[in-house]
Amino acid sequence: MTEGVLAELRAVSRVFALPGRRGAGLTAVDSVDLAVRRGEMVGLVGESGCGKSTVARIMAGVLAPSTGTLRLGGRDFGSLTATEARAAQLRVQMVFQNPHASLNPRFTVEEIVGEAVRFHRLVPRDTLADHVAAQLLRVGLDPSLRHGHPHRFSGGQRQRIGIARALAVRPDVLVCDEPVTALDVSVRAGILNLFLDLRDQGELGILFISHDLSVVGHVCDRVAVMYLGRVVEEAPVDALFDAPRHPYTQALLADASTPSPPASGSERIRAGAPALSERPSGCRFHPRCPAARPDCAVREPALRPVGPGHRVACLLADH
Ligand SMILES: Nc1ncnc2c1ncn2[C@@H]1O[C@H](COP(=O)(O)OP(=O)(O)OP(=O)(O)O)[C@@H](O)[C@H]1O
Repeated sequence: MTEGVLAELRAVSRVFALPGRRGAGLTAVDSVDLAVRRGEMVGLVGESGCGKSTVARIMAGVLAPSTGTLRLGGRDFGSLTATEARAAQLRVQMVFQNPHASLNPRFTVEEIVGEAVRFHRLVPRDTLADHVAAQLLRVGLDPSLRHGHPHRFSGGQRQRIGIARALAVRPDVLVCDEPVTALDVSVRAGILNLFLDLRDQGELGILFISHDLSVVGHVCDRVAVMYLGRVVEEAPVDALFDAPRHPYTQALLADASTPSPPASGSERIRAGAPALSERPSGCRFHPRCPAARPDCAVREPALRPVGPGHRVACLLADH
């Protein structure tokens, strides 16, 4: 189904060269299909190093896939002219984990939020200040703050400035890479609610990347779970939480629901994750899988439908 699809990865892989090992490469993203539709928030979860940020950068058109295609607005990004590609890139904006590092301290909020708008001449020059003020209001900030510099603001306010900057160019898609991870727990809910409001306004599609399945469960409509470069399960959020089919998703969920201490379960899972460069044969999760059978070490499972909008890559789910 391609209806309403704003951005889509089709069979996308990305290989990075390994320093000092000529010819050898690290497959950070392996045959990933992922679509973001208007009015939905799609979660992408997985442990550190599984390829989430690489997917983010490919979807934003700032990193080329090694194979496969990025489609933006229904067109193959790789086939666009340079001018068309620049316009298409503007339609996908990134929101980063660390709002402190991503805002230039020498600029005022107005300059930061208006910079790309001014550079690309997206609004008449004499309406730029109003345009910036409108974006600040949209993210819950007082427009009078626009003359300040980012260091004067709290982490939550800085993240709102980063979101205002992304919204200012009127994107179709926001790619948010761990957007609340660096924030105090006390301000996270406010930022998550802002994303929900933006989603509910129905103009945008949002890719929401997090290592934290419980955060994703609160805000996303659909979730893709990555493991060592592959999507191993994708489902509407209720189906994923109520009836996860992949043992890795089940482990993440068990981990997320461990009441206390919260870090211990995560450490347990993290400790077992092999490096991407040491990818196991067959199903890449089999060495850690409590349900693995002998053929799991040999056969790599394809992502198969198991329910409405629900796909899983597990040999055990075939039965
Ligand atoms: N530019 C690059 N050159 C070489 N290797 C890279 C590059 N970018 C990412 N990688 C490698 O690709 C793999 C996936 O990285 P990526 O940042 O996409 O994962 P991630 O799931 O976002 O992790 P994290 O949550 O820690 O950010 C890692 O092994 C990383 O070291």
